[in-house]
Formats: sequence, structure tokens, C-alpha cells
Amino acid sequence: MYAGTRLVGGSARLRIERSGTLTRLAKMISLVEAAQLSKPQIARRVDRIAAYFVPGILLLAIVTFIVHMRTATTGEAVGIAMAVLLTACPCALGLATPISVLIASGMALKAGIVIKDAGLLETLSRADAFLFDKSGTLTYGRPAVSGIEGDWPPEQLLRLAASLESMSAHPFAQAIVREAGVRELRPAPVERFVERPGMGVAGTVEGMRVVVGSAAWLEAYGIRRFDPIIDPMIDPMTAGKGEAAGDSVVHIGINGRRAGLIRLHEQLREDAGRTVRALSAHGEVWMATGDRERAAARIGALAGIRRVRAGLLPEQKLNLLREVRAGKGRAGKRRVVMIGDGANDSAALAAADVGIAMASGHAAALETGDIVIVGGRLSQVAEVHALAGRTMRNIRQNLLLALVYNAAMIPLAAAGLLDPRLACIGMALSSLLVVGNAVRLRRTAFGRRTGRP
Ligand SMILES: Nc1ncnc2c1ncn2[C@@H]1O[C@H](COP(=O)(O)OP(=O)(O)OP(=O)(O)O)[C@@H](O)[C@H]1O
Ligand SMILES: [Cu+]
Repeated sequence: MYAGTRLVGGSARLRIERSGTLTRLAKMISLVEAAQLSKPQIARRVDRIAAYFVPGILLLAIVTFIVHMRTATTGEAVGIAMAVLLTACPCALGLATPISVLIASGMALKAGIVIKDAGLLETLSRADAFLFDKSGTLTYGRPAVSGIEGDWPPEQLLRLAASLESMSAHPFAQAIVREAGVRELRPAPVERFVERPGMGVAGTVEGMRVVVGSAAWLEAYGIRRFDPIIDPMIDPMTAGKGEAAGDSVVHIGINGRRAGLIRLHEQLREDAGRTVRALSAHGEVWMATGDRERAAARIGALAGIRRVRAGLLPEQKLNLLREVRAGKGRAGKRRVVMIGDGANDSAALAAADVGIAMASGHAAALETGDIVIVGGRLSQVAEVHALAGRTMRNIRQNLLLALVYNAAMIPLAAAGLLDPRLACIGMALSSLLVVGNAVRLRRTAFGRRTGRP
């Protein structure tokens, strides 16, 4: 088990074998260092150009030498050829991309954004679809129990559910266990515990077969959806008025019968609306969730997302991702950014063109995303998107600066109008210019620092 591992099903006993620099977290740090060396596609194109550039320049230097041999001494001709080589030295060109990437990812890291693959900055800057997970991403991921209903006494329902949920790491499970703790209910021992991600938990508690989870999960145990004749008390689709109508619901089945439900209220992140608005200027914004329709609609409306898909199992989130990608994008296919918490959307995070994981509390998400937000704010997603755009612009400026310098100086040098010593200084200056332009990123890295707590 790795440091920061999140247990999704069951419980575990663990022995610590390694610590310090041998942990997964330490490996993350080295991943970031490796990322700073990874190249965006634009750099690969530059490398390809350089492959022609270098032999071309060597040839040019030789030709220059031969031409000047006719009119000047050998020493002078060598000097001129040297000047050509010196001005043509593509060090500024070579520096243009890595220096910007280094500064941008360094700035991001300081702000709590880990960019694991800097090559994706270019993809991110061109993204035209954004797919958000709901729980833990758009919401704080710390739901609270807002109601308990059913044929059984509420405390009894809560105690049985909490007994099972104490073995689960799902946010709903934690909320239920917390609520039971507040009410000073003691969880009972559980036998034959099972958990299915995106569905729920089940097990034997005090001789009773207890099933806790989504309506589909109870149905898998042969417990029907609402039947008005058998149990008119609980209709999850109509129950709950006003605020409660948009709450999430966890159903409880006992011994093959529906026994009741627990309502959970999730709170939208304070910066969710702002983030969605900022990103929708660049492409479609979607929301995917395993939660029921109503709860999804409520969060979607609050966040300002119209494209909402509810009731998705983890693998269905992956299908939605593919569907969004197949939509009409600028280059045929869309470039999709998936933003999730890594709990039940790891597959989609990994499959997205760029996966951004919110590591709110759980270091597990570190493993999943291409970019990991450890700063805890959702608006950092919009910030890193903007940073990607600014970095790419900065790289393009650098390349232009370097090319203009070379294009202007090489003819001068070839004509014998440039002293080799001046060419030397010019080369250093052009590199400095590029570095200076890249350093500007530091100041503009996160634009106006709005929304900082
Ligand atoms: N441990 C659990 N206890 C109770 N219900 C669960 C549990 N795990 C899953 N469920 C049920 O399955 C549904 C889907 O769960 P899933 O974890 O896929 O998504 P979610 O937490 O609702 O939200 P999101 O998909 O936005 O992260 C939940 O709404 C809940 O009804
Ligand atoms: Cu150089």
C-alpha cells in the first residue's frame, strides 16, 4: 500500500515498510521534476527544425569562408565564418520552450498545482470541453445527513447503516458514520461485508441482512423500487419538498425489504460558479455523477452547468467522456479536460486528454491526474487553464524573438559586417532576452489574484 492510498472497499491492516524518500509522495516529487523536462509538442517541432538548421548553418559557414577567401586573408575569412557560426548558434531557440515551461510549472507548484506532464500544457491551452465530476469536485465532498425516513426508528436505521458504512471510505459513508457519532450511536460488528463502487455496501449486522446504497444497488439484492401499495411511506422520487428535493439519497434495505432512507445534503464549492463561467468561455462544460437525477440537477443548476448526466457508474463516466470527445470540436475531435477527485472517476481521469484531479484531503488523487490540485480550490482549475494559455503564448514569443535574432544577424555576419566578438555578445544577449521574457510569466502567472482566501 502506498502513502496516500485510499481504501475504497473493506478494511485493511497495514505494516509500514518504508518511509521518507521511499514513499509514493516522494516519488510524486520526482515526477514533477521529470515533468519539468518533458516537452510540449511545439518543442518537438522546434527540435525537428533544428535538425535541418544545424547542418544548414555549417554549410553556410563553409560557403562564407570560401567566398571571403577570394577577397580577404585566411585569418579574416576564418573570423567571418566564426561570426556566422556564433550568431547562428540556436541556444536562444533551444532555451525558448524549456525556460517557459520550467517557470510556469514552478509557479504552479508554489500555488498548489502539481503539473505532472508539462507536455500537456499545450493540450490544456487548446481544450474545448470540460467534464466535471460532482461529489468532491464541484462540491466540497463532505456531505451532511439532512434527514432519515422510513418504517424503522431513525436512530435504528442510522445505527445499522453506520455499522456498514464504517468500513467504507465513500463520502456518504463518512457522513453517515459522523452523524451516528454525533448521536452517540455505537456501530455494531459487521459480517460478510461487501462494497461495490458507485452502488453501495451490504453485510450482516446483528443477524440482519442490511443493504445500503443506491436504488439500483438495492434492486440488485431483489429489493424493489418504490411500491406504493407495499410501502407508501417512502417514495424517493417524490419525497422531500423544497430544499430536500435536491438532496442525495441513500436507501436502506433490511432482510430483503426496503426499510428507509437517509438524505444527504452536499454543499457547492464557493468558487464553483466562477470556475464554470471562466471555462465555458473556452468550450462546453459538462457534469457527470453517480448520484441520482435530482441531486445532480440541483448542483448543476447552482454551478451553472446545463449539460448534466446523472446515475452513472464509473465505467459509464468513461463512456460519457468518449461521447463528449466525439462531438464536433475545432479539430474534428474535442480535447476534453476531465476534472475529478480520483475516487470513482479514475478511469475517466486517465482517459481524458488532460486529467485534473482535486486532491482535497486524499493524496490518492495524486496518482490519477496529469495535473493535481493540492491547493484545494476549484478555481485553480481555471487558473491552470489560463496559465497554460499564457505559457504557450510566452513560448511562441520566445521562439519568435530567437528566430528574428538569428534571421537578422546571420546575413550580417555572412556579409562580414559583424565582429566575431560582437556575435558572441549578441548570442548571450539573445538568450538573456528569451529568459527575460519567460521570467515575465512569474508576474502574470496567476493573473489578478482574485478569489484568494
Ligand atoms: N458506500 C456507500 N454508501 C452508500 N451509498 C453508496 C456508497 N457508495 C455508493 N453509493 C451510492 O451510489 C451512488 C453513486 O456513487 P458514486 O460514488 O459513483 O457517486 P457519487 O458519490 O454520488 O457522486 P460523483 O459521481 O459525483 O462522485 C451514490 O449516489 C449512492 O447512492
Ligand atoms: Cu549560443
